[in-house]
Amino acid sequence: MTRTPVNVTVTGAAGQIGYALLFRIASGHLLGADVPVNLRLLEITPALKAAEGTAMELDDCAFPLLNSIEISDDPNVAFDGANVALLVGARPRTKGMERGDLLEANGGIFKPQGKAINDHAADDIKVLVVGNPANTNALIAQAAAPDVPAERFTAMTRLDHNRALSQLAKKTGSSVADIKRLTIWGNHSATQYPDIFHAEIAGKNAAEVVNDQAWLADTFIPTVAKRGAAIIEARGASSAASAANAAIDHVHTWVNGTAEGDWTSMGIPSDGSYGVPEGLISSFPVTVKDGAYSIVQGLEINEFSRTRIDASVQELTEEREAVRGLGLI
Ligand SMILES: NC(=O)C1=CN([C@@H]2O[C@H](COP(=O)(O)OP(=O)(O)OC[C@H]3O[C@@H](n4cnc5c(N)ncnc54)[C@H](O)[C@@H]3O)[C@@H](O)[C@H]2O)C=CC1
Ligand SMILES: O=C([O-])CC(=O)C(=O)O
Repeated sequence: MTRTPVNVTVTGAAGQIGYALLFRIASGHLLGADVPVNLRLLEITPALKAAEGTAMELDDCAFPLLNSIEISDDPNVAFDGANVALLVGARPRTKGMERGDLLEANGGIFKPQGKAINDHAADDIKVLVVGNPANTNALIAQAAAPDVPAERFTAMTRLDHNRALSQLAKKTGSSVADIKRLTIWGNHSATQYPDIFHAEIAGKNAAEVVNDQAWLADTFIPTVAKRGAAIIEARGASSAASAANAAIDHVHTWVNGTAEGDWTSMGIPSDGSYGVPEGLISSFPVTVKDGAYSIVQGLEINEFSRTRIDASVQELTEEREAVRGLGLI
C-alpha cells in the first residue's frame, strides 16, 4: 500500500444498504483498485453490535485495500477527518408511504450530522446523501455546515438514472453501454423526470429511436419514478443492493470523472440553471472532471420536459418550506 488511505464514513452501517455497500467500498469499487480506505462506521447505539458483526465479516474478507475499521455512535468521532461521507442511515419508508413522509423522522438525523461534518471532516470532504428524502436531507445537512463549500453536499439520483438506462435499453433492444446523456431532473421522488430527449443510443437520438410518445409518458416515466415503491411491494423492503451500487457509481464518478461525450445525474445545489431556484438540491445532468462537477448547459427544454421539471422542482420548494417550518434549516 503506497497511497495514503482515504477516510470513508458510512452512516447506517448496520442497515440493509450498509451491508451491500461496505464490502464493495473495502474491495476498491468506490475509489479505485489502488486506493486504500479507512472505514468509519456510524450507527445508533442499539445497532453498534450489529455493526461490529459486519466489521468482523469485513475482516474475514482480508481485503488488501482495507486499512482500518472504526465503529462509533458519535458523529463527531465518525466524521473526524472524513474525506468521503455516505449518509445512508435513516428510517426507510414502508408500503403506502411517500418518501416525503419521512421528512420529520429523518430530518432530525441530518442536522447534527451536518454540524459534525462542518466541525470535523477533512477540507476535501465529499458528501453523498442516500437516506430519504435524499434531496432535502442533503439540504438540511448542508445548512448545518456553513464552513463547508455548499457544492460538496449531493443527493443520490443515480439509482433513478440507472433504472432509466435499463428500461430504455430493454425497450430499444440495445445495451446500456450504448446509451449516453440520459438525465434525471428534480427530486428523488415520484415527481422526478427521466429525460431521454437529449439521450443517445449508439449515437442516435433516443427519443427518435423510441418514437413512441405514449410509452414515454405512460410507461417509461412512471416505471422509473415509481420503481422504489414497486421494489417495496415485491420485496417487502426497500431497494438495497441496487441503492448501494448507485452510491458506489455516484462517488466513483464524482472522484474519477464522466466519460468523454457522456454525462450523469446528480442531486446538487442549484445555481439557478434551467430555472431551478438557487440553493435547492435538485438533480441535473452533470459532467465531472478532476473531482468537480458542472451542470451541462445549453440543453433545449421542450414543453413536455418543462412541465415535468417544474412539477418536481415545485415539490422540492415545498419540502424546503416544510423543513424551514420545522426549524431544520
Ligand atoms: N436515494 C436513494 O436512491 C435511496 C435511498 N434509500 C434510503 O436509504 C435509507 C437507508 O435504507 P436501508 O439501509 O434500507 O434502511 P435500514 O433500516 O436497513 O438501515 C438504516 C440504518 O440506519 C441506522 N440509523 C438510524 N438513525 C441513524 C443515525 N442517526 N445515525 C446513524 N445510523 C442511523 C439504523 O440503525 C439502521 O441500521 C432509507 O432512508 C431509504 O429510504 C433507499 C434506497 C434508495
Ligand atoms: O423507494 C424507496 O423508499 C427507496 C428508494 O428511495 C428507492 O428505491 O428509490
